[in-house]
Amino acid sequence: MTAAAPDHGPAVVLVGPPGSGKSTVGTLLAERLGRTLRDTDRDIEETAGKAIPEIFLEDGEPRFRELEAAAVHAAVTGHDGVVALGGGAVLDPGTRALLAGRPVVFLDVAHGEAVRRVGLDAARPLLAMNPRQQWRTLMEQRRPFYTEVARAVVQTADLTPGEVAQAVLDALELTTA
Ligand SMILES: Nc1ncnc2c1ncn2[C@@H]1O[C@H](COP(=O)(O)OP(=O)(O)O)[C@@H](O)[C@H]1O
Ligand SMILES: O=C(O)C1=C[C@@H](OP(=O)(O)O)[C@@H](O)[C@H](O)C1
Ligand SMILES: [Mg+2]
Repeated sequence: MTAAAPDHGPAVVLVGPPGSGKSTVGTLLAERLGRTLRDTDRDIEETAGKAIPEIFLEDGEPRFRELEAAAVHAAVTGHDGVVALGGGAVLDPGTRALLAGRPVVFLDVAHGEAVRRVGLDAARPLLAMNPRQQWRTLMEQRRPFYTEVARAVVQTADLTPGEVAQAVLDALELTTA
């Protein structure tokens, strides 16, 4: 007879803009909780068989968003670990409905700090042209969505990734493995 899987409760989900640290903190959080990480950007790349900049270039952003909505649904419903979303995942109304009532944390970050962290990163096609202005525009559009879906907000600008991971645990009142 096989042992029952441990009941961790639902997946812990990290949302926030590019550069807020979702992927980095998600890795640390999963380690501390003894759970696995799903980074939906990596899942999309695996499904598409190519990197995110290539998907945007060859298939367009609408196709990327379709793949993203499916990847988020699969990760959030089919997994009880930690899920790091891409910064634009909350644009999809179905994704916002899916996240309602779940343990979702918004990693917030100041504009200047985010641009310092990811401004010149070619792996993020939406920030490729004018990262300062593009980041500001996307955050203006998305902040209401991050706030809507999140159970808690963690301000990350003055914290190390490890400190952010601890703040997420504290905000959700989770204990480590
Ligand atoms: N709290 C932090 N302090 C300093 N640098 C950070 C912090 N969190 C993430 N970073 C750095 O910022 C960059 C983007 O982090 P990442 O986890 O990819 O963000 P996201 O997935 O939210 O876009 C990486 O180089 C990472 O090392
Ligand atoms: O903000 C966005 O729309 C995007 C953010 C990226 O993820 P990170 O938020 O992890 O950088 C990635 O999903 C893609 O480049 C689009
Ligand atoms: Mg990421």
